[in-house]
Amino acid sequence: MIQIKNVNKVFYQGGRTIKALDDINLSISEGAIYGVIGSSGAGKSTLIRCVNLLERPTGGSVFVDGVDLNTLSNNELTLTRRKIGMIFQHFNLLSSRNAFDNVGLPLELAGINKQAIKAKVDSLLKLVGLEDKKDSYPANLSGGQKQRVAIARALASDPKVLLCDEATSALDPATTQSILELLRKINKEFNITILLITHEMAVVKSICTDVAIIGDGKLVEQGAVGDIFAHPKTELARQFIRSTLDLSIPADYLARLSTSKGASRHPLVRLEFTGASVDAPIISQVARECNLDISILSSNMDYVGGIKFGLMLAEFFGTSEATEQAITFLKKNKIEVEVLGYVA
Ligand SMILES: Nc1ncnc2c1ncn2[C@@H]1O[C@H](COP(=O)(O)OP(=O)(O)OP(=O)(O)O)[C@@H](O)[C@H]1O
Repeated sequence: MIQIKNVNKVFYQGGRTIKALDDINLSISEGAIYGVIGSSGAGKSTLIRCVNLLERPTGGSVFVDGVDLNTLSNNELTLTRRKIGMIFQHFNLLSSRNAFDNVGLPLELAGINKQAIKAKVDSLLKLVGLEDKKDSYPANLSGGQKQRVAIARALASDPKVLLCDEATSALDPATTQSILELLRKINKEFNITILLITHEMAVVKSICTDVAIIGDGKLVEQGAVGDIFAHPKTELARQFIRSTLDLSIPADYLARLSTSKGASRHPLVRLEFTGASVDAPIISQVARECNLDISILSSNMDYVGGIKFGLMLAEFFGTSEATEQAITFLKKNKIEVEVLGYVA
């Protein structure tokens, strides 16, 4: 549905050259919910804006539904853009129009008659669960409700593609989940291909079928979400996966943590499980085989696409030989091991 081919984007600012996108290639299938994740300044917004030519690439091409957008005249581009809806972090609603009139705006601009607009807007407000808010102005709506109005407006022209630019970043976690649910429903019911950009791996985990990771304007990794969680190839991918797992060292342990070994100290170890880790009762096996006691301090395991992954903090009680043996055993079973320090 969307092909991004060798796309480059260079900005020139005050004599400086900024390479925002560096030879990006992506292919997004019809019906996918495709996430692009990256840190601040990675080039996410620039990339998504290239997909409807709000930003013109410096080089390369963007095809949507088989059409090379660069070859279109201004009129043709306006018509094609109707098939590409977009929603934004800050909703971009018109404050002078109520919810009904915000949703109806694209239809008015397309010259649709009033009766047809009413039928369409009523059905869209019902779809997003806001029938009772049609007369409300944006100032009187919550963030989640504003995003629902923006989604209804984006759907007014029956798009084939919906672009979501950090659409949940201004929302609290519960509202984020309800908006993601709505996007999933739209994707299923209308087979709309969704391209979303985010800096939160939790959003990708929750809704996306595929993901691309970008850093410094370059495509670092891409694939099915389950595969990326199972076999992250780069440190950047690992960092994003870790960010979905909240596992910090408790303050009292941190205060007692030392970098030096000692007769009365034992190691505090962080274990990282990925899809490559052997799916066996490894913790009890390593304790038995290496003659070691293990005390689990905290653990955060999760599933994505049937893949188990997660982090665990544990203390190892045993001789230093037993500890070395255990670390070797765990690594052999594809568990990443890091000794964070030693606690008394
Ligand atoms: N209009 C512009 N003029 C000059 N530089 C720009 C322009 N737009 C973006 N940039 C630069 O391009 C790079 C990528 O910016 P972009 O906004 O695409 O990143 P991002 O990943 O969306 O970041 P964020 O999550 O902070 O919005 C940054 O270095 C940014 O400063």
